[in-house]
Amino acid sequence: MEIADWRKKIDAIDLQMLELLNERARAAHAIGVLKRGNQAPIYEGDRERAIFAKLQEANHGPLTNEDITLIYTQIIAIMRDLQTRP
Ligand SMILES: C=C(O[C@@H]1C=C(C(=O)O)C=C[C@H]1O)C(=O)O
Repeated sequence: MEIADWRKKIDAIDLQMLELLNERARAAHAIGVLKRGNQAPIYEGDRERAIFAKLQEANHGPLTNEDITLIYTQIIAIMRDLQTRP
């Protein structure tokens, strides 16, 4: 494939990822509404550690587990922030 073909593939993947990230954000926001209703803490370290462990176990590259951790650290931080919004 040529560069233009690979870029078309990346553009399509980006749109899929955008949809999935927003779907994840909607789920996290719904959890946030429930937590606020129960005065429960937004941050749940055990849950986050379980997500990282599960992703690292499922990861077969070419991204390294460190790459995945960097990406998900940002994603989860944004999800936590989203949970504080109305
Ligand atoms: C979404 C939640 O809230 C926070 C955000 C998480 C996430 O984005 O996966 C995980 C744990 C919490 O720190 C949750 O508790 O499940």
